[in-house]
Amino acid sequence: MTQKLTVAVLGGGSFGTAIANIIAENGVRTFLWMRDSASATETQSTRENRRYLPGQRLADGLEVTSDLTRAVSDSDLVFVSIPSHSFRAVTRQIAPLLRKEAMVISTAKGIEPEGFTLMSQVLEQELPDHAIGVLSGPNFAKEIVARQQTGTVVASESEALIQQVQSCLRSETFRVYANPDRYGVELGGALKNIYAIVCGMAAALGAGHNTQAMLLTRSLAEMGRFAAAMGANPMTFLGLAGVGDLILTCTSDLSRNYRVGYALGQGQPLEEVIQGLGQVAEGVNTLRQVKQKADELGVYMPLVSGLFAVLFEGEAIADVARKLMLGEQNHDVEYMGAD
Ligand SMILES: NC(=O)C1=CN([C@@H]2O[C@H](COP(=O)(O)OP(=O)(O)OC[C@H]3O[C@@H](n4cnc5c(N)ncnc54)[C@H](O)[C@@H]3O)[C@@H](O)[C@H]2O)C=CC1
Ligand SMILES: O=C(CO)COP(=O)(O)O
Repeated sequence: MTQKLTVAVLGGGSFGTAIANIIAENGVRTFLWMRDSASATETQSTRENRRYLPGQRLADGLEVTSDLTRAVSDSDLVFVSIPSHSFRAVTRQIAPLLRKEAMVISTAKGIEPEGFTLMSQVLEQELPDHAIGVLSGPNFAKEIVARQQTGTVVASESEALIQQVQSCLRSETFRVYANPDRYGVELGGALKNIYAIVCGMAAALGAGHNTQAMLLTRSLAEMGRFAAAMGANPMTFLGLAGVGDLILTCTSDLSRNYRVGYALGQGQPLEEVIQGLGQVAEGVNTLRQVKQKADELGVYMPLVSGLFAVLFEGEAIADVARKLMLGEQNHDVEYMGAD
């Protein structure tokens, strides 16, 4: 554990709060920044994030603030836990406030529409002089704060960043693996959200274990095919940030994306589902980006196309499922790269 570090976590939603809490519990000076000052004051005084992690007492040492300058100006490490739709705006706000040596880590699992940009690429563009990295893995915030044993991955080209992140986060219940493949780790975390929607939808329609196993495995094949077409290493998807996170979110209603799929499977309209969620489900937007990119690159992604048809083209789920099962026979081949 590193005593001398100062760390800021930006974003007072469920994941930002969980990450900040682990670091503060490790005895590191930690700020949690929330943009809403009333929420920050309430969380700081009650020691509980009532909206996102109710019932969880936060570490005494954690300072919750809505003062962005106070949070980042002294910090050695800055974690950005802001959903992808607002990630760049917040990154721009911190650019003039950061220490020269500060290292910045994204925890967001989304894709910016312009240029198919992943969040650490946004960091790269907006903060070109800083070491940057990604934290991703099968990590429900709720289970992290409940001290369930959890593994995650930090990915960066900077060995110093990897070591600092490992040293401030590692604990008896949180293990942090290192991976040099930043792009692959980040892409896996974004892609799996699409398949969590698919699996939630299938569950609502009564899918059994056979169906669930087929969906999970074919999702991984699709992810690998897309990764290869994007020039990424599909082997990274065999780790925690790939298949690990895929299994987690495709099998649990703790996943917001899975819950979106489940509600859609029950016949609720998409807009209503999103409004009722009250939290971010990155998969809906990621689906749009990945469908467009897959079409551009000519990558065969039947689950992506099928989900897109249901969400945005008014196709009935039963019709899409039938087409998926009876898809072109020349695609009924199972090995990576050939199918
Ligand atoms: N919740 C989880 O278990 C995990 C979430 N993630 C990822 O972390 C990212 C954040 O997710 P959550 O914390 O779960 O989301 P959330 O929906 O719980 O909270 C989002 C937070 O971001 C804040 N926010 C939104 N726009 C903002 C802006 N313009 N300026 C300042 N703050 C803003 C909201 O006020 C809220 O506090 C997402 O990309 C998600 O995929 C990653 C791992 C696990
Ligand atoms: O990424 C997550 C866990 O690893 C959280 O998934 P959801 O965003 O679907 O809740």
